[in-house]
Amino acid sequence: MVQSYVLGFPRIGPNRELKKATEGYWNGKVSGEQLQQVAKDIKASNWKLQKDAGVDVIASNDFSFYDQVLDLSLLFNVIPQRYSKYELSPLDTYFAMARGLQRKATDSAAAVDVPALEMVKWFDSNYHYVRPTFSNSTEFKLNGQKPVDEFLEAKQLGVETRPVLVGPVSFLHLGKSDKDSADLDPISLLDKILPLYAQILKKLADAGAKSVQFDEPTLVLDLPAEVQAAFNKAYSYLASQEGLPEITLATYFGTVVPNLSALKGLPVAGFHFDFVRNPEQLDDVISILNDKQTLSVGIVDGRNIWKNNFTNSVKFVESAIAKLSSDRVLVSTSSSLLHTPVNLDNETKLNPEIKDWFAFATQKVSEVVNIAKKLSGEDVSAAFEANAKSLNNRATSSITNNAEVKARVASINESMGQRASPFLQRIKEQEQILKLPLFPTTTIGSFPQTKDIRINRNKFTKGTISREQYEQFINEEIERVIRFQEEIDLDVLVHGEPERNDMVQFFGEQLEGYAFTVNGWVQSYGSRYVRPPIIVGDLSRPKAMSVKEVVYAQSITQRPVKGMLTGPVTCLRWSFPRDDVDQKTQAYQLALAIRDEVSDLEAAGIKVIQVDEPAVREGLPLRAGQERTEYYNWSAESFRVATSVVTNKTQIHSHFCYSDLDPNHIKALDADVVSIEFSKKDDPNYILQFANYPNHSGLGLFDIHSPRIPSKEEFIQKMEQFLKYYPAEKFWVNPDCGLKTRGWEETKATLTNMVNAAKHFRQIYAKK
Ligand code: MET
Ligand SMILES: [Zn+2]
Repeated sequence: MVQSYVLGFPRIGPNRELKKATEGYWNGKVSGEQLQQVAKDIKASNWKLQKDAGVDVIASNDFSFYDQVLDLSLLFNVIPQRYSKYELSPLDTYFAMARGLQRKATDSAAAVDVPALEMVKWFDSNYHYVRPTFSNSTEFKLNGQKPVDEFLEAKQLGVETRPVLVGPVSFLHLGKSDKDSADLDPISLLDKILPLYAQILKKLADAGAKSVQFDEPTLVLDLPAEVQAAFNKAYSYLASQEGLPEITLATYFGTVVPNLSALKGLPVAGFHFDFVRNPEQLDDVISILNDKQTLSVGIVDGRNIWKNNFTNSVKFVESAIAKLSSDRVLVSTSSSLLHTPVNLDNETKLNPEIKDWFAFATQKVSEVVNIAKKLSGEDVSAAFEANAKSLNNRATSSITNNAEVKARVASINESMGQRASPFLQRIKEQEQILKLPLFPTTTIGSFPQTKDIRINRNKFTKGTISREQYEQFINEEIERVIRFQEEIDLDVLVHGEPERNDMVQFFGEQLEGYAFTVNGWVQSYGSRYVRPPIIVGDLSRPKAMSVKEVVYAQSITQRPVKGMLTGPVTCLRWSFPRDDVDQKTQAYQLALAIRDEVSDLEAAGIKVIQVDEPAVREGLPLRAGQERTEYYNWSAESFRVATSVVTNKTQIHSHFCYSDLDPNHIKALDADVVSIEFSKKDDPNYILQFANYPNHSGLGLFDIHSPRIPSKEEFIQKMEQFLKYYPAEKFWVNPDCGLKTRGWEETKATLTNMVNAAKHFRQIYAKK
């Protein structure tokens, strides 16, 4: 018999129950118990769903209030002293680490003021994790027993589960040293952390767990020798401890072949690999198994929404069975289903023709079961026939093909990706028009998306207010944002993006070739979920998408207003892409659509146009090599194709956030001004790479993910720090991302402090 195995299920709830409860807890409207109850219900229904579907191996501890890496930091007491000193409850400490906390003193409690830990993207996904931050003073110890509690919760419901934990090597390697311990290499802490893993495993064994899943996704990265060596050490240690559950070591999102020697001989019960991404690694990984170890074949895509190809999957798994026998092979999702929306059945508005091509998490669970059943000799012919029919319908549909778009992409030439003159010429022409002061201040685009905005957007979508009423409302909102920016004296204004539900969806909805869900939410970080649009066919722009609002904003102010667009790579990365056309082609199709929009904005008199590419980094292939080099080239070129249509006089901005960006990648885009996430970057070498780049940069000065308000002095300090390495002449002053998730009050206070800090330096530099 071939078993079915699901590595993890979305934790947000079918109707975003977790978001509402978590945000309610933060606002003080939901109690700790109520929040726990919501979590319990979500977990219970996820387990039941999988059990009812017939999944053999079901995960637990895949639930998290923020992210599973942060859960482990809390569990192992990797809590920097700046958080622990407040002696908050474990849950509040956890949220303080995730999002910072600023709280006035009360009669019973002292004031709290602490920024969030660094948050970074989880491999090449748009999910984020909070970086474990280690210090020489970290006192490793078990703090609670979340994995055990969740295992028991499931057990009480009659569901035997396999707890999932991030493995020791990945936990350390994904972390970093804290400021007070600069020389500390996290991997050197292996000896200290392994006993804790053993302790929690022991508790799991005592609770009745027979097996656990250890996620070691760092195995798909290029690893330094000491990290490679750590695997053997870690897993040999755990194998030497008596009475622990069996370990399945899981990797995903890439090939492990370059790190095969680190895996070979590891004393674990089995492995899981991602064969959606890298089917070609099958023979190599089989070659390192001993004669008992199991192989979990990740064949149902945990990162996309397309129906699985049953026939191909069965053939593929059969080739593994031929070498290993069926009782050593499991059929599984390629990764946790965390990255897919919960349930396709909730989609009431999708064109039925298109809907038939998709599978969300709930459907994927059944796919895994069906493939496993087929391989176990059960009769699932109805499911297989339906699957074949859907795939055939998609392949032959007219929706997927547009000859005109294909021809235009084929005609892209080098000059379309080049500005008329080099930067130093362009900037002179731009400065004559813009006449900005030193330390120009700006924001990244969005302003708080208030309840009022969401209510009106909903009314408009539902048809309870007319288009005129809605546009009137949006214009009033724009006017408010413009006046606000004038009042606090920002230099380059934005219209605030009130008309946009999401920076990709907004454009996607206006392009041909996209499909949208009403409930296809996927967690991005914490309580922030996104609803990625789905690229189903060749992409084109029937008409202007963003000009009206920006032109209106520009018409009511003397100051320059930036036109705001989302770049081709970000549109691609934050959509579910097609799997029948390569990503490069999809990016160029998007680039041409955006190019037309840029051109329309310029023609309408907009002098500054920002094309955001926050996702350009996450698309980077995880390993160095040819694929990565190619990605650098096509991602940069698609941005340049999108933007190079303008004259020298129009200033092109771009924006990047939350990622370790390679400065050379940014430079290849040749934007006139780039704003970069810098609020938590203290590495002078990184800053110097931009200092040596002629184009101007805004080094994001505060963390928009946190409600915390930095003071003017804090801004001054930070700018002083940057000014040691970064020249004043090219220094833009801005937040590190858009403000849509923030409230007005904190936005006003923070931006005022930021502008005043810029003015402080203007005075100083005027005297120099
Ligand atoms: C994630 S990047 C966001 C950029 C966008 N212009 C905004 O301000 O929201
Ligand atoms: Zn951003």
